[in-house]
Amino acid sequence: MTAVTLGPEGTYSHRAATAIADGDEIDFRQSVTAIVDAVARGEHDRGVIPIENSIEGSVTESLDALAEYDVAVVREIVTPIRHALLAQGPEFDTIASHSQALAQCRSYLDREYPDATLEAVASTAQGVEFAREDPSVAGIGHPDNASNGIEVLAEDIQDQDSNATRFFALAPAEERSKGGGKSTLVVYPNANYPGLLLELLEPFADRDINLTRVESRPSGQRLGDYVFHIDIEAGLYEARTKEAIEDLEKLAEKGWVRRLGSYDTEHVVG
Ligand SMILES: O=C(O)C(=O)C[C@]1(C(=O)O)C=C[C@@H](O)C=C1
Repeated sequence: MTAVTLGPEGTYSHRAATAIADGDEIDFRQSVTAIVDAVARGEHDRGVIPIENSIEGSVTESLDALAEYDVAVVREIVTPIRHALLAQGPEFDTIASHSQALAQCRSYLDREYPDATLEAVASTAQGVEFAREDPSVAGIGHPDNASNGIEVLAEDIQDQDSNATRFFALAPAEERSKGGGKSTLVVYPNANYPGLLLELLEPFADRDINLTRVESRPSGQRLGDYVFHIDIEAGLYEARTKEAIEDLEKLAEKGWVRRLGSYDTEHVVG
């Protein structure tokens, strides 16, 4: 088995991938879309991408890639995110990190470094790489990235102690599973009328299926046109889920419903 995730080595996605990859070979890409593309093409058996953070919310590039490519979600990984400030020394004027990490540390950065230039880069580990090359740059990332001239200047700088991110482990579409305690659906109704969202959610409420997340993303077709990402606490194998999805498909007859798969959740520490 080979897995692919966000690089370079040392990202939180890499740490999540290591937790499920059982010592498998891990390859890296510079963006979430490139990871999903690699799995859809069958270049790798597994891909690990961030989905949602407890402070900053959805990783929108991930949601959009899941609506665009045909892949399966086979596992959910939830892990605490504890950020450190890393640099060659205290004299820097730029702080580089993933946009999610910069946002998760907003209060700390406003308070401690109000004059620093914040630079969004491809990943947290990429920001630390820049800091390693340039003393005027600091990175925000996992403290284990401190080595080869980089030190930890501050730890636990995220705005909330409970900071956590959900990741999805992806597999090629043929490996989609119906077994698992949670399922993810993507719905494009290709319609817009009063009460549409209410109607889309009723099939689940009527069958006592708990929703754990509903997120709307612009379809990209026209303003006000949305794709809905729905996570439910039920497996695709269950009769009630099958019936709810049949109702959903009728409501979305001008668009489409994609079942990304059923899966279980793994909580990984650090
Ligand atoms: O840059 C990284 O280290 C990542 O794995 C990406 C990512 C994200 O996109 O949310 C993952 C976890 C943290 O929330 C911060 C950044």
